[in-house]
Amino acid sequence: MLSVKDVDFVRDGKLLLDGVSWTVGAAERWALLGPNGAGKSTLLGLCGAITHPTRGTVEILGRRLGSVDIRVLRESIGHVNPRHPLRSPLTLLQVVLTGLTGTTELMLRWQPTPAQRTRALELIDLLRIGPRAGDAWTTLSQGERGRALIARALISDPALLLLDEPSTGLDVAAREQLLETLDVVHSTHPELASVLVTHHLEELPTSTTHALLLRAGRVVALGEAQDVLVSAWVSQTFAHPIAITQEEGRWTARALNRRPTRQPIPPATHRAVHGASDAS
Ligand SMILES: Nc1ncnc2c1ncn2[C@@H]1O[C@H](COP(=O)(O)OP(=O)(O)OP(=O)(O)O)[C@@H](O)[C@H]1O
Repeated sequence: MLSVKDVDFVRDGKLLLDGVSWTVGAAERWALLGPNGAGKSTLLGLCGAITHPTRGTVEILGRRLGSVDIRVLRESIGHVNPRHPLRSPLTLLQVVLTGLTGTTELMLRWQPTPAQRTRALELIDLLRIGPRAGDAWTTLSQGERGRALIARALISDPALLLLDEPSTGLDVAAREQLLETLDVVHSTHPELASVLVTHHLEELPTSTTHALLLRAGRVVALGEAQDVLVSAWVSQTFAHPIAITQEEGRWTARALNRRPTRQPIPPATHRAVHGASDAS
């Protein structure tokens, strides 16, 4: 699905990716994790044929960036960007249909076929936003928009799905529903490979199979999720001691104090303790 070999990426004289090598196979669901500024979005931009490497090679679906028409390549890639730059008052259904033309707005004189419209509505139902299909984009919640963008990405039947921080701005319930939906997408599209960018291990769906940890443009660790998403690698990636636990397929990260110190009692607790002793 994806092969990145010895890739450097330089912008404005800054080395943003440094010797990155990585392969993604069919049906693999990767998590791409790292601290702010690690280069996650930059790497995702290469995977989505948005940018080209300065050095090294990137092959997407067997075709090498730089020697293939990127518009054709992009048709096989579903790219979910939560900052979707839509300006006109389209409905949710229309936004999903723009995935067929690879545009943000509806193309002039373009009409979906009845089969395409049916497919869009099926995906909207799969993403559990069916009742809102005819509603204006501007009236949708952030969670509904996130799901709509996943439906938009899936409508061209991509082989590779790229998700850039899809849980951004969601409350805890909406995040959980989105993660559940991603698991459903993977079970209904078993061959689909995906890469999900996040800072938070709690935002990884249970269907995650592999992980790549990035720090300052370099790969810290990559491989099967259960080997990579462990305290030692994650602590090294975030340059801070972090304890990782996994329960029922989900990960939790807890930052540890560098040096154990006595915790000051917060004012509210202090008052409660006084209240209890006053009462006795
Ligand atoms: N066009 C550019 N020119 C110079 N530096 C850039 C450019 N684009 C991004 N950067 C820098 O490259 C580094 C990596 O950016 P990138 O957005 O890929 O990181 P990220 O891991 O996705 O970060 P975040 O988690 O904060 O979104 C950052 O330090 C950023 O400031």
